[in-house]
Amino acid sequence: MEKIKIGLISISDRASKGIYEDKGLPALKDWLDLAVLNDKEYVEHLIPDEQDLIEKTLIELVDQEKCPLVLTTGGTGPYIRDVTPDATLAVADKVMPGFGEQMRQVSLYYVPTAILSRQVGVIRKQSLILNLPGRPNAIKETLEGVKDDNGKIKIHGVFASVPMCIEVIGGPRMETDEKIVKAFLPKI
Ligand SMILES: Nc1ncnc2c1ncn2[C@@H]1O[C@H](COP(=O)(O)OP(=O)(O)OP(=O)(O)O)[C@@H](O)[C@H]1O
Ligand SMILES: Nc1nc2c(c(=O)[nH]1)N[C@H]1C(S)=C(S)[C@@H](COP(=O)(O)O)O[C@H]1N2
Repeated sequence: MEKIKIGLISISDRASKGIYEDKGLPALKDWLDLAVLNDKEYVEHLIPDEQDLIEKTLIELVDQEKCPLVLTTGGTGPYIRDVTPDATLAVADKVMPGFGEQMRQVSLYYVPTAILSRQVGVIRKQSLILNLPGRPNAIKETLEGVKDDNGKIKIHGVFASVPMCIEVIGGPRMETDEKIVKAFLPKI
């Protein structure tokens, strides 16, 4: 299995100032450590809700670091300082609307305000960038989806589609733990 480099950006005014402890980066890594079986290298950033800085960080993770997958958390809502989707769209080559649509579907199962997230999924060069909401619990919820007590899928999480997307844009083959998320990948 190939090693995969994953870019992680926690976008929070207060966590980046040290007003509260950042729980975004640990939640992203905890989930990925369980779900993705490949060896992983994380490139991590904790930054405030500043559009220029978010764009610069996304470009660095894609163009210089060459991360096939970049996940952001935070800043997707309607507040004036929430600009993560705007920054993501500004650096996008292609918008992948299904990711945002499906994440809002999953989140609606958990919170009635899910539709307030403007989160997007995009492709830049050979990288997939996904915005996740800022609440640390939302990371597992949106990536993994909703299961019943027997583990049967009720609503697909978006990570089921991530390995295929990364493979078709020229990235490494990813393997997932099927107990966490079953990825849909054509056999080779
Ligand atoms: N990085 C983080 N670490 C811990 N908790 C967070 C983090 N980001 C968000 N949260 C929690 O989720 C809530 C909603 O996240 P949101 O991205 O809307 O933050 P916010 O209210 O804009 O504030 P800030 O940007 O200062 O985190 C926050 O109010 C906070 O309770
Ligand atoms: N899974 C999940 N999705 C969620 C939420 C949540 O708590 N869990 N909060 C919602 C709310 S209240 C808002 S305002 C938006 C935007 O959150 P963000 O600004 O933290 O990204 O995400 C929505 N999506």
